[in-house]
Amino acid sequence: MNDIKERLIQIGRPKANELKQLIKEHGDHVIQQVTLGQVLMGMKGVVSLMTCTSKLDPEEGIRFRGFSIPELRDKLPKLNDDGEPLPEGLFYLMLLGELPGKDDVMHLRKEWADRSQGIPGHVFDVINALPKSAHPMIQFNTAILAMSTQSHFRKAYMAGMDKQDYWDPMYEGVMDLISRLPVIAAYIYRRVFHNEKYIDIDPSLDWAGNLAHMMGFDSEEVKRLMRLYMVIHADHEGGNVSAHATHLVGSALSNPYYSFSAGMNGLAGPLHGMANQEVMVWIQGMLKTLGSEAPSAAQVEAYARETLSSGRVIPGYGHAVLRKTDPRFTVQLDFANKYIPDAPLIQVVKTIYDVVPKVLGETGKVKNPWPNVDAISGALLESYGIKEYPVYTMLFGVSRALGVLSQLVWDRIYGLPIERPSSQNFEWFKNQVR
Ligand SMILES: CC(=O)SCCNC(=O)CCNC(=O)[C@H](O)C(C)(C)COP(=O)(O)OP(=O)(O)OC[C@H]1O[C@@H](n2cnc3c(N)ncnc32)[C@H](O)[C@@H]1OP(=O)(O)O
Ligand SMILES: O=C([O-])CC(=O)C(=O)O
Repeated sequence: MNDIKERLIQIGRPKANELKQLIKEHGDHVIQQVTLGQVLMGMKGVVSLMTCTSKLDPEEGIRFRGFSIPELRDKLPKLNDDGEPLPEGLFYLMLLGELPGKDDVMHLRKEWADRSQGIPGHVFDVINALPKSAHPMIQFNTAILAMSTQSHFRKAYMAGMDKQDYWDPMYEGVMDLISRLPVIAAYIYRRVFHNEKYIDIDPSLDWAGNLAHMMGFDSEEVKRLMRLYMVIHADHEGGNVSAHATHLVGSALSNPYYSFSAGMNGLAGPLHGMANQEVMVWIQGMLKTLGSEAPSAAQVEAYARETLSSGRVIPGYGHAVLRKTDPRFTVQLDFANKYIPDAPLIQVVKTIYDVVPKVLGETGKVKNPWPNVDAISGALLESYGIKEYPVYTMLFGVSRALGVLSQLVWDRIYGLPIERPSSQNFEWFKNQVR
């Protein structure tokens, strides 16, 4: 079935009614006890959001609508048998909860290519008004906000739309926004790093393939990497900073551009998405300090200890939820082992993987000493010729749109209310234990 919107509300309406009924009948049901430590240490483990697109297991990693990454690589449609799944298919799965057929994915590919053509000129003027030295995430997010002049949601709201129909203009905005992000990201990349030599979209290509193409990479190898990158970064349940911020701002009925922009501001933090750039800065700093392109395990260990003793984190390691090696790290390592087994940077990443978990474990405080997605993604991009670290978080952001924006459509289908938890001062917390 190609009419996603029709299918979406066919599935969504009964679920929204079911949710209302659940709250009405069981709203007082106690689901969890919350400790003082949880609240004051980042609310870890406090179930306080409803997210249907994906779920993170501390041991096993992410599942998108129940499917692990290896399962997705097997089941989602690809352009050819030895390729990577198309991100269009993952979006379809996250939005509808159903595996797409190849036709569904090709239809979405075409729809996004069509929608991507409509970016208003002022968006590029706004980007061009920024200095090229502005970090790509500043330029990216400014462009996202500038695109909100076209918000279907805002127009419909101002026109007095019935609130049970909000999901419809939200869906339209989400589809526009997702289709346009690769154009914006590639424009910023070419502006900053390729002398403003822009490359037009090729409407015959898929969403991720087009991103590679517009960035100036036309080989099948880079397109394959981009499809993998766009799939694995797409979602990580609802509590991570980018997803949570998008959802929170959306709960005020802010349009999808405002909401996604909030998420991207969070992704730009070094403890979240910006860690992929930080990892490369850390690795390059280490190679320079050690004067070697292939440092030994003992050298890497000493460098890691030095990082810790100077009060800094080792980027790419640790996680707020995961307690094992991130499967997104593993799939990228497998990809590198298959296609570029001799790439020098991948050898460095492997040496780091051999020693850093032990060093972090010895601190006795790091809850997860294992690598996360960011520990290898930059080394992979650089090995394929995308060498400009400041764009790595922006590429993450393009992918993250798939998950957080499909959830935003569901937030409006469910009619979720404004989010407004309670806060207390320090005295209040002390009084709880007196
Ligand atoms: C896509 C993503 O967002 S994945 C995460 C990307 N971020 C990074 O890779 C940055 C490095 N990692 C970190 O800073 C952390 O592990 C985070 C932010 C990911 C998780 O933070 P938390 O849930 O607070 O981790 P945790 O409970 O294990 O922290 C306990 C202590 O260990 C420290 N710690 C955790 N990870 C690391 C690390 N990689 N290097 C050094 N110290 C670390 C914390 O800073 C904290 O120290 P403190 O008690 O002195 O404040
Ligand atoms: O889950 C988290 O907190 C961080 C993360 O890995 C992501 O958002 O991809």
